[in-house]
Amino acid sequence: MDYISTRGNAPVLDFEGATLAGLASDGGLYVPAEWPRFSESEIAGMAGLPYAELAARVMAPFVGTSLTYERLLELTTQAYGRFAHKAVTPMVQLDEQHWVLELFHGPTLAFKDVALQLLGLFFEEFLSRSERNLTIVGATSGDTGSAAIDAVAGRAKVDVFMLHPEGRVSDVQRRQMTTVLAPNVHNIAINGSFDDAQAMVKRMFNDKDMTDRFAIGAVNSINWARLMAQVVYYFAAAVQLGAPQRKVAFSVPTGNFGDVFAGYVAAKMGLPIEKLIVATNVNDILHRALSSGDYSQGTVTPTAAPSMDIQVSSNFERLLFDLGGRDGAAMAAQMKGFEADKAMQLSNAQREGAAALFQSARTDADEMASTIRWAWENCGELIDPHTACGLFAARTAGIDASVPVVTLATAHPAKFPEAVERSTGHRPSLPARVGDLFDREEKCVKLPGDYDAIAAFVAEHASPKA
Ligand SMILES: Cc1ncc(COP(=O)(O)O)c(C=O)c1O
Ligand SMILES: N[C@@H](CCOP(=O)(O)O)C(=O)O
Repeated sequence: MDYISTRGNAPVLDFEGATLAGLASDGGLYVPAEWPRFSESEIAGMAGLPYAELAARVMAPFVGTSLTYERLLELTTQAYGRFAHKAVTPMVQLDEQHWVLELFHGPTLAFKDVALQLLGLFFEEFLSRSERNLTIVGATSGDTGSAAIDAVAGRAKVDVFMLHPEGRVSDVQRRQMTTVLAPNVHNIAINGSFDDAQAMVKRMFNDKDMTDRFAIGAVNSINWARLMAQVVYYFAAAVQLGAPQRKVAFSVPTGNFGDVFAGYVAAKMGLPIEKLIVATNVNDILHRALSSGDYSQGTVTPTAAPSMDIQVSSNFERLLFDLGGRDGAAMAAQMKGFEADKAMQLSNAQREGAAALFQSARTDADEMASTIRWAWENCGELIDPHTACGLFAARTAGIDASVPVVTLATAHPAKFPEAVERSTGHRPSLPARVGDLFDREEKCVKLPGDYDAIAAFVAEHASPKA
């Protein structure tokens, strides 16, 4: 499979190249040159497969010749063997129409583990084929950071520098990052928002002084391999609920548009999806874009769902590129306009294309709290504030009663115990596997939200390319 940049001016790469490159050299994002498609009988044949095998089947067309099918299956078996639930991503039924897809059974209790456990293994595999060292630079609003660090801590030939907005992640999220003391892990708390951190990460990929000396790599969902691994659980859930004979809708708590874009990819591959509901908190740039075509960056408001406190959604570019006829030059011009004005309008083709599959909703603080309470009082389920945004959107979406609606549960409630306790009176406890988190030593540097300071820190601590 070839990978092309959404901005049309970067080398075409294979899967291995796109995985190691992260961001394209023209500032765009890599996407597959075409969408592979499964037939109805191939989708029907996925029913009952162990998760690791389903994952290998769904991802094989994207991986192409970069790995043999047998090796891919070995890696998925290893990655998903670390999950605490045999089903890897089990589903819980809430009522006649609503289901919750639990994506938090990995080592760091958030959906990011599903992709990052595998990405860590891909890095190791591909780096073993050359003399190259990889310098991963990432931005996190809490969950990507801990999942990425768990996936690469102590691995040879990889250094990871993880930027998080100081004071804007939960205590559990911060400690999951800062208590990992492996010498190749560098936590950086910046004075700024997640968007500031993400902008600095993207800038480093285009900083010639840095890219001449270091092979900069990505663990954020700008890296295509992240999204590819997330496509799998849409198939897993839909097939359990009767696909391909029956359509399913998904409600997805959304920030950087990665998780829900993986749902779009599943639909492109032939999975019958009735609707993808894009659920934001009050940081609602995506809700505004999808409901009125207005993609304009507001200021970030801190919420009880901090991992979604995002106002520039990287992966939206992938959707706009696909819906806009895959015109790299036009996409580059549209994004240049956005970077200059902090605002852009979607074209008619982009708006109409999106409306065919997506709808959206915004959840405020009261709606989040009342949804957490509803799930506890009516279904006996503790859900975290991010999942609550998804469930609120699902329950108010007006999807036909004959269509099952699956809300993606993106984090374990114990990552956000205060918000859950405020709504339910019940404090969720951390699973035993992370139980001593609050007794561990922390290591983190604080830097100003200033690109030069971050680049200097990375340059001082990273291993040169080769
Ligand atoms: C718990 C949680 N829910 C939802 C999201 C949003 O996912 P995405 O950025 O892929 O839209 C994130 C992080 O982004 C998250 O950590
Ligand atoms: N919510 C994320 C933000 C980064 O998103 P990513 O999916 O692009 O890595 C986080 O938890 O860090």
